[in-house]
Amino acid sequence: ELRAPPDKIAIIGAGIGGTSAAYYLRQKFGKDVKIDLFERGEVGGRLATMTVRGQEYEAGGSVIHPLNLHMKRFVKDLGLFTIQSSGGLMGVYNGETLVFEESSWFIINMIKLIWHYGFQSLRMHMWVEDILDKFMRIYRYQSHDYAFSSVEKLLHSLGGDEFLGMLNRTLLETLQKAGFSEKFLSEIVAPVMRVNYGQSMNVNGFVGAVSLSSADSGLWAVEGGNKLVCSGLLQASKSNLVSGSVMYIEEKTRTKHTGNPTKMYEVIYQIGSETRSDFYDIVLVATPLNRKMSNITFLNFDPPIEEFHQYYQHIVTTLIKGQLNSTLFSSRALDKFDLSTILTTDNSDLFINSIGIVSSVTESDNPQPLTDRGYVWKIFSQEILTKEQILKLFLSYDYAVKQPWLAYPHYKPPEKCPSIILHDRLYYLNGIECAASAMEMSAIAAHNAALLAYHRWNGHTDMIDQEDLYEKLKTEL
Ligand SMILES: Cc1cc2nc3c(=O)[nH]c(=O)nc-3n(C[C@H](O)[C@H](O)[C@H](O)COP(=O)(O)OP(=O)(O)OC[C@H]3O[C@@H](n4cnc5c(N)ncnc54)[C@H](O)[C@@H]3O)c2cc1C
Ligand SMILES: CC(C)=CCC/C(C)=C/CC/C(C)=C/CSC[C@H](N)C(=O)O
Repeated sequence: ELRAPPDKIAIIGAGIGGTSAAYYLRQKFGKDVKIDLFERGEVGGRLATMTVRGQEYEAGGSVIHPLNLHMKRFVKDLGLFTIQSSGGLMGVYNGETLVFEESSWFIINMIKLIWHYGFQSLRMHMWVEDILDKFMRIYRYQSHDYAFSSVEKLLHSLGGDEFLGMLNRTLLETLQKAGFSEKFLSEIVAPVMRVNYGQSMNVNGFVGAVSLSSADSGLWAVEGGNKLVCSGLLQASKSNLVSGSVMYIEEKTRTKHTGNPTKMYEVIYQIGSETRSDFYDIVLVATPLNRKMSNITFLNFDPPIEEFHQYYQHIVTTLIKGQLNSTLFSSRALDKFDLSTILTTDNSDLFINSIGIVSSVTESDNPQPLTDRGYVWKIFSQEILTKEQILKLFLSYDYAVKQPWLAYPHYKPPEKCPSIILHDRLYYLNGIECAASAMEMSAIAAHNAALLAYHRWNGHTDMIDQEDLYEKLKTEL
């Protein structure tokens, strides 16, 4: 039996988490509920583009795994198009020399990998596939409408104690225990962690596996920019965008049109210099809760809502159109240098995490040099690059743009994930980033929060935190 739907729902943050939450809430609660989506910056959040000479390039979340089924579904439902992220050849630089270089010949590549690392890259691939296989169970659970009240319970339902264990151990410990060599870890695994999460192998094992899955083939992006998914979901969900900054959330008793006193949440926000407020039945917070990133204060809650102190990793994306100084990495001159991505090992003397040629958001094939003066390169670094550093990397350049980010959590296992249920009808999505930050993780958290809010509103406790779902659903066709 269903209770009357809520009158009003607020979502704070119009990134992929907030906009997909709006989409799923609309599906569950129907057309009559009013959904307000608060955004103080741009729709898309950490999905954003930067412009170089009139062309747009992904500056934040850029690649999507072929098995990220929510993202795939959004693109299909919204009538968007995909482009393949063609990688080109990759090399690994240790500060002195290239310790590994891919070849364009598949067979030569295999021989090189086996020569350097035995069968460890194959074993690594199998380790990641096994985790991904279990991870994919979430789609089945969510398509049957099951929800979880904590990130730990969600992960446990997918991979049992193994997944929870991965949150509590570093990737390094996990892979050392599995028998991977120091050489393979420092020359292959550490560089992948640096390009994806700007961190070392001391991250938790789960985000390590997510990061390593980005080495799979078939990565893709959305034509026109990944942020189009967010604007598309906002429109499809028929939500109302409020371009303002939420400052406070407070629980208050209100008398509704029915005449009954009801507990509601007052959301107090600022538009320019004006402060306004509105009342909601349900509130979803879809932005990392810490002072630096969202600065939301919870007023007069009993018991009080804890302060969140998750430290987010500072990363800078720099786009440069220019001619690479290939001799910095190898003795070969530029016309003989065929690498399009250079990853780096964990060496504190290095001032970049990675550098690679990028395609614009409309280019479906291999990127082309914009003029005779070179490709557009994307560099990830911990700090803003100085002019001297740029001149070390490039023989010449004619354009550079930068975007600093508080990009993803600084992972430090054991991880204790923040609660999803902050209060009776107040939900938090970004706690899932403590396991791994990725577009698909935010979409999964959004679907889960929408289902959780719906079942708790209607008192469907049997749809929340069901144990042994995998076994139960196995028999259901
Ligand atoms: C450089 C970089 C590269 C990445 N690469 C990839 C990748 O290749 N693949 C991948 O899957 N993931 C990648 N990620 C991770 C991915 O981008 C994020 O996990 C995802 O976009 C997070 O989405 P979100 O909606 O949860 O949060 P956000 O995108 O951060 O959205 C939160 C929104 O809330 C708004 N907000 C905050 N506070 C308030 C307030 N008080 N009032 C109103 N609005 C507020 C913010 O302005 C923001 O728009 C990358 C991230 C970065 C930074
Ligand atoms: C959630 C699952 C199962 C898979 C996601 C795999 C994936 C695409 C991980 C990438 C995560 C990430 C934070 C990448 C950042 S850098 C991306 C890229 N190399 C770039 O150059 O922009």
